[in-house]
Amino acid sequence: MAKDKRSKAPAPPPSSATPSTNKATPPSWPPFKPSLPVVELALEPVVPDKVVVLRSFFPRSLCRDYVSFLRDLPLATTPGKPKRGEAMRVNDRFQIDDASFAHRLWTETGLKEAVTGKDVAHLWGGEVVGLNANIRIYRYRAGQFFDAHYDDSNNVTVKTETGAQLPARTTWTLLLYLTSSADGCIGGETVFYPFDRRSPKDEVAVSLETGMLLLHKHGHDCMLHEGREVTAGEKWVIRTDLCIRR
Ligand SMILES: O=C(O)CCC(=O)C(=O)O
Ligand SMILES: [Fe+2]
Repeated sequence: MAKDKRSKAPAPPPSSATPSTNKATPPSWPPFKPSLPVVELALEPVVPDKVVVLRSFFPRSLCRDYVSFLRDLPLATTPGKPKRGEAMRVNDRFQIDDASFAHRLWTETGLKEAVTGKDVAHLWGGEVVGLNANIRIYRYRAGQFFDAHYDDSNNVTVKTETGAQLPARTTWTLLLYLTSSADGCIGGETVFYPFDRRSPKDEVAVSLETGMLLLHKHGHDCMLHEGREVTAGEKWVIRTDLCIRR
């Protein structure tokens, strides 16, 4: 795919669109129990400087609690026909602006400490200040997928401990997998194409692992990537983004 015809991830719907979007009251997300992190979090490189994973970010029991909670949210199936220049995405999705949940994911999970360590702080493109309040929940059932695309970097504001709103910019995508083959989900790998073409010989396919967090660089040097089709069971994902001060 030519860079000038980059297929983008579909833009979030406007904030006034439906009750399941930005202005809605945030859900009462389950508590992080047992308290996190459950293991010492260590970033493992998958593609140097572009893709890293953190295993056991959520323990399996917490993933199960989340999936049963998320099931009752008003998920909306993506219409089949994408807008011009947008990637085809077929999944069920819920999206909300929830700065307080983003802040919990940042400060109550060990994530902040894991990504601000001296040995990895250079990866993010600036001073990391938190997570994007725009929280997206995806459910992919058999036959559903997210076609190859690039993720954009966006200007956002991040709420700090003191309640201040910091001007920030998203630089990496975060995907937290809540299910995997261990839960009966077959397929659904997140696949990266380092050379910007969908060539099986170059692909880097990350298999789902329950509770694993994947981070990948986005914006101008985002790799072409896709969420491969799920062929059985359900793939559940929580998506947000890492933000740097702007
Ligand atoms: O579900 C996946 O594996 C990929 C999701 C994705 O690419 C996105 O949210 O932009
Ligand atoms: Fe993406």
